[in-house]
Amino acid sequence: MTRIAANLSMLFTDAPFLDRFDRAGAAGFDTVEFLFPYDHPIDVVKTRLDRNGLRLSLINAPAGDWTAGERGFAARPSKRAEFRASVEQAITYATGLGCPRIHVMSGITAGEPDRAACEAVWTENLREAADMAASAGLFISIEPLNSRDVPGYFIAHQDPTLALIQGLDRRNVMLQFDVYHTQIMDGDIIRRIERLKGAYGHVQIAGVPDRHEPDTGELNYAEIFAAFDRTRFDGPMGCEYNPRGRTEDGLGWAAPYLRTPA
Ligand SMILES: O=C(O)C(=O)[C@H](O)CO
Ligand SMILES: [Mg+2]
Repeated sequence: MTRIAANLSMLFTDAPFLDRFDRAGAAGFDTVEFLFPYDHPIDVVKTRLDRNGLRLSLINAPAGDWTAGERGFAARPSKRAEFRASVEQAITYATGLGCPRIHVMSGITAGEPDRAACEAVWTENLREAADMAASAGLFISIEPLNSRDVPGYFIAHQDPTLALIQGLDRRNVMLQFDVYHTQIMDGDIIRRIERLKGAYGHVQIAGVPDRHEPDTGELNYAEIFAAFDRTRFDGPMGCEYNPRGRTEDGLGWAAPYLRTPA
């Protein structure tokens, strides 16, 4: 059964962050995800979730100076201390907010030592993060990002990323299958959904190439949802797109997956 979640870092962005929970609830979402809640105390965010009857499916660990282009630390030998601190903070928030999964970003590795050194530090960091998360009963999500939007990011393709994850030997680290990035870098979406069944723990969606609503662009989301259904994937897929206009006005495609207002 297809389930969706509102990504509050990209939807309803005409409202301040905390007010986006109310907008998502009113629009009929029962689940949300977002990147960085860290400017707000846990209890304040929790109140917004609870008063709208919302579950939280994913947060990102702090990823550095976002506006300056930082995208996490896991593969950056020069940022070991920042990495550990970011995972600790994310675990505190995920636990307090009842969120099962943390997206840990790998970082832009241009400017770091050679690839082998980055891989070695990524592996050490992720094993440590996985063990910390496992003690709290949490999953870690690892997402390749397309190199058109995020040049120099450590991981850009699904298969090599899965190989890295398998090398960790940690059961609570899984792929994040963002259909938008995957279509740009790898394609063959339906077969890939089937072949990678069981390897991804979180899915995100958007139209390609413009990253608008999934009802525009080169992908057929009816077929993609059916493929995820066949694999028995039942997690809420994050709607991680830039709405063409007001978020609510573009939710026609999502009507079958939203709660009807009380
Ligand atoms: O950009 C994405 O697709 C993500 O999911 C990240 O969390 C932010 O880069
Ligand atoms: Mg994504």
